[in-house]
Amino acid sequence: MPVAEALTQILASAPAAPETETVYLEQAVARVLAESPTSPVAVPPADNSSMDGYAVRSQDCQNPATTLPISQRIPAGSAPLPLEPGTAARIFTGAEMPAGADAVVIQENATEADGHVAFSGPINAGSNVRPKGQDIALGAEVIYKGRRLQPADIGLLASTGIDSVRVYRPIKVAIISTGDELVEPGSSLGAGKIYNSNRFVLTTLLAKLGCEVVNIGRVQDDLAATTDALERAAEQADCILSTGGVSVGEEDYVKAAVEALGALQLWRMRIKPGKPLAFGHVKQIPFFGLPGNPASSLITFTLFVRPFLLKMQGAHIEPPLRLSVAAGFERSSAGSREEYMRARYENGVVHIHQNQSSGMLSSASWANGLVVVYPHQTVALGDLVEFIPFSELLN
Ligand SMILES: Nc1nc2c(c(=O)[nH]1)N[C@H]1C(S)=C(S)[C@@H](COP(=O)(O)OP(=O)(O)OC[C@H]3O[C@@H](n4cnc5c(N)ncnc54)[C@H](O)[C@@H]3O)O[C@H]1N2
Ligand code: MOO
Repeated sequence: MPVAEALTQILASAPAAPETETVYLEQAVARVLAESPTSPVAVPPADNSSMDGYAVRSQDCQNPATTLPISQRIPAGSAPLPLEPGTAARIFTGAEMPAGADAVVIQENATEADGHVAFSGPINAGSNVRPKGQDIALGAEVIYKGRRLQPADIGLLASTGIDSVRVYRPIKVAIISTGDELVEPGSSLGAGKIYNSNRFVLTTLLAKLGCEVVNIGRVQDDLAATTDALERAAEQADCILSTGGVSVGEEDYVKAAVEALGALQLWRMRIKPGKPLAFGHVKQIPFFGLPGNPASSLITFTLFVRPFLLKMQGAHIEPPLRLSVAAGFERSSAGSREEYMRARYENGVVHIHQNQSSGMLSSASWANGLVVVYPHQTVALGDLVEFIPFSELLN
């Protein structure tokens, strides 16, 4: 199945968002808003000066050589008196404008002496004034429900005086590592064994998405053990991920185990790497069978699992940004699968890693994104190709 079609089908079966909880802003980063908060104040709450200088009524300064007496001094944080007509107020950046004043003359264009100030240059109404409500109007929606809160969003909420928000509770995601060859880091490698790296990639990706990880552990290549692990995962988690065992070999038990406990909805995508990706349900709990090859599981996670988990958490999802960049590589033979190549964009050109083996993680560690090459597409040096920065996929 083509990638876009598979993604549409997978996203369509995401369950409804979980329950909600209230958290303080300090804990709200990367959480998904379950409400659309409105602002209890205007931001800024009053007109204020954007510069250090003198607040005036612009109509008092129409004369090119105006000199005005200084009637008050307004530091930031103080409450100003209304500005007496025919006078100026000494004012500082961020200080509230006195009623009646409509402009600020920056101090570089003013000369102060004996309690009076003289101005050079024209003075226009509104200059150097930040109007009340310029950032957020009173009662306006501050941020939309479904937003995954970013640092600026949290600051925006704080600027309205809001100190806590309603967000969706974190979802639990179970990880099952299949394979008789796997050994956990920290123990010694026996003959025929390799270290389990996929679990660490997935745990890290899940932490970034704000999910709680339930580590089911390593499962032998055996139908009963795989079925048992899936059952345990379904009891404890909102979504299940497994790695390995989804290909066509007789030692690949994942698909049969899923079918025994639920249903397999999709299997095999027109994608490289990651062709054997499986999606289905285990006792109503959504399930992804990621391919065992480390690059395949990383890439299929970012393209399919990540948006699914974000949707499950109530997030409004946007497709990852795809940049059009000049290829620093050539590809003369076209493939039949959509390829996501580990690539590095630097100085306006994107290079692909020479070794795109799906068994290699070093190329993913070197890369700062993925180049997408479509079926039947060839690439000549300098052609524009699609590039998805990892900042779009690994956050
Ligand atoms: N005859 C065919 N063989 C294979 C096909 C095919 O179509 N016909 N597809 C290949 C493709 S493409 C992929 S991708 C792999 C996926 O296979 P599985 O998902 O069944 O994964 P395994 O066979 O269990 O493992 C593949 C590879 O990855 C290593 N691995 C597994 N788990 C981990 C882990 N947690 N950490 C690190 N490395 C892991 C495993 O040792 C294998 O080397 O199948 C191809 N075969
Ligand atoms: O499709 Mo597999 O993921 O290349 O190695």
